[in-house]
Amino acid sequence: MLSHPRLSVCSGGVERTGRSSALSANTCFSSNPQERDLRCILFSIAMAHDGMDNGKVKVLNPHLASLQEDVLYHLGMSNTTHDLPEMFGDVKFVCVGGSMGRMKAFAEFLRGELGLPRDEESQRNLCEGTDRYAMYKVGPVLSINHGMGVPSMSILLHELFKLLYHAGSRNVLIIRIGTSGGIGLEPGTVVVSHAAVNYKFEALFEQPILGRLVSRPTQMDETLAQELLECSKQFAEDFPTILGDTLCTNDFYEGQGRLDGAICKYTAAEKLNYLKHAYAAGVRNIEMESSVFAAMSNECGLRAAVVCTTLLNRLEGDQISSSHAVLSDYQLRPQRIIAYYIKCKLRKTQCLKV
Ligand SMILES: O=P(O)(O)O[C@@H]1C[C@H](O)[C@@H](CO)O1
Ligand SMILES: O=c1cc[nH]c(=O)[nH]1
Repeated sequence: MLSHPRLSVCSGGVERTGRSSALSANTCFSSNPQERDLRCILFSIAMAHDGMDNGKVKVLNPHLASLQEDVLYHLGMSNTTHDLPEMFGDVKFVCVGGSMGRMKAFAEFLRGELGLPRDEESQRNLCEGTDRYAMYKVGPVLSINHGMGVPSMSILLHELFKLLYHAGSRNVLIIRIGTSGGIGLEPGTVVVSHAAVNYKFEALFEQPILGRLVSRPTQMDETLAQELLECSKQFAEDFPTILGDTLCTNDFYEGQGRLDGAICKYTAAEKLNYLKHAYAAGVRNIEMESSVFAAMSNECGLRAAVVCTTLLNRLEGDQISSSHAVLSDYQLRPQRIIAYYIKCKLRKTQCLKV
């Protein structure tokens, strides 16, 4: 058996010790076999992913050490008012998406897929002290909304990564489950991002900090993207999934070359020319959060993926006019792939090469 200061042995697996960690020997001996099984399997995943820094979520900020209390203002929590290790120490997967409704629905969908009980805990919004974001926890999975655009995503990630850091979470994967506009794709095609690119099709996120423009790389985790593509084959009869670059913009209208905003001073030909250049550069879809998502996850040591459905083909139009039923089906597609992936990782189902 393994011997490590932070490990202890439990029946059917090895668990991380710690007073308040949810991956504790106590829960490992839980009378609920489903829960015990899940928690013990999680440890093997953690071991498999462990890198040189033991897979810990990092913060790159020496000033945090001098804070008496770290208030996660937009999440409605702090590291003194909440027992973050107890609440989040076992988190292994974080799924984010724009709207509160989608992420609540995803939590419920995943709970069913994992065969976990429909208890109060899995339905509780953990950000109940604020209405900025909503967060649900299903076993080792967090489902959180990030709002629209880079600033909203960036605020969430600063506070979420500090939350995971305070909780001592390890080997955490983060996946954005989103919607986007496709380029040259049948609507409903799912795109797993290879990289997030800026308006010049460079894999960089640029942020002005103290009067200077700071550039950070926005490549996605290659292995994770391949694993997700492999999982998508399960659904190949229902919808296509491809790998491509994702253009991240700061606006839905002019920023994405739409002709239907309140302001538009370019021609339809200029729009098409830009989108065709994007396609030639490898871009397959357009959305509004992937660049900061990739840049910040890379910095803080989380493996990251972006999986977005495409709601329309931007070479053919700008308005999203499909029926509610069609759009709901499109939105569910990335969720199906991610739920399957998580099940594979928790060994709840037989999977190909994953
Ligand atoms: O994840 P969602 O569907 O919220 O993301 C995309 C990008 C923008 O935030 C939004 C624009 O409709 O949809
Ligand atoms: O065209 C689209 C559709 C969804 N989200 C976007 O950012 N753009």
